[in-house]
Amino acid sequence: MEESWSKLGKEELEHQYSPSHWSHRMDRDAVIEAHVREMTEGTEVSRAAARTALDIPYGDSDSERMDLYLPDGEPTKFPILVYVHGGYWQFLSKEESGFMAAPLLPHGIAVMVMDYDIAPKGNMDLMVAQVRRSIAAVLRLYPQNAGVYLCGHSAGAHLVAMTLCADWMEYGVTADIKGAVLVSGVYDLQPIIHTYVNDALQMSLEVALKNSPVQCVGQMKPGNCRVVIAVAEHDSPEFRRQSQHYFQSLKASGLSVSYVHVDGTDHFDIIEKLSQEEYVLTQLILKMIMDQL
Ligand SMILES: N[C@@H](CC(=O)c1ccccc1NC=O)C(=O)O
Repeated sequence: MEESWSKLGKEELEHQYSPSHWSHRMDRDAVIEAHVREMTEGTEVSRAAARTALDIPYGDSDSERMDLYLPDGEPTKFPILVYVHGGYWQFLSKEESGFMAAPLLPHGIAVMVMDYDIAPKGNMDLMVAQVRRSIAAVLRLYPQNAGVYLCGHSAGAHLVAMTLCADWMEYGVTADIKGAVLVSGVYDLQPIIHTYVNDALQMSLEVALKNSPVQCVGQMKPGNCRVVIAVAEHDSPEFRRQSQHYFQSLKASGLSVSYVHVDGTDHFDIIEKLSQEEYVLTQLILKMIMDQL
């Protein structure tokens, strides 16, 4: 079947896959600058508020490290939210990605954020494997946990979606993921090949297909995992189409999935606001976790 994105010219496709072009708050450079600043400041707040264990290795490479934000109280029996940062698989790191921990910690929830090798150092196969390995590592570290939940933004939502179809036998753990919140993600990598985003990634069609969540829905087991797919009002039509399409595929497979359209947000503040307790997606994550305790 010919896909709708394939009818777009290169210029329009690149516009659709440039999230900063669609913000109604600020111009292109300013929205990205503000995004990094907001997340950095939020991460500083979390680090000041939490017991932290920073730079814990989850693999042999220097960059395979994770940060843990730990609640007070009983040492290990907490639910764990794993956050996977975005940045088009080529920007950002865990250093500015702990901003959602501050409002979750008082509810007894631990947060784990990992680094993965962004492009051009890392490639797609490696990033997918690293995110999965970091989750296996946190499970080994806290076998008494009260449930593991995943949240990812943009490219991070893609990496979380790829984690949902992992064969955990390969990673030596049984990972019973209880929930996943996918925010403004990319679930089909094929159009990305034809944009500037692939300059650093250098993905082949084969790699893009193998690492596309829409191609892996059949491998997902309809277990206990609740999936939420969230998209911003001011995400581009292509981003919204991707979320809607992935949502429909999961639903058709009998998975427990819901779709949330976050009014008044764009690709960037849809996730930045997780630093605020009263924000709709923070409340959604809290409810998802508290309902299953
Ligand atoms: N060229 C992209 C850049 C971008 O998406 C981005 C850049 C820096 C940090 C995060 C980014 N994207 C979101 O997760 C854009 O137009 O927004």
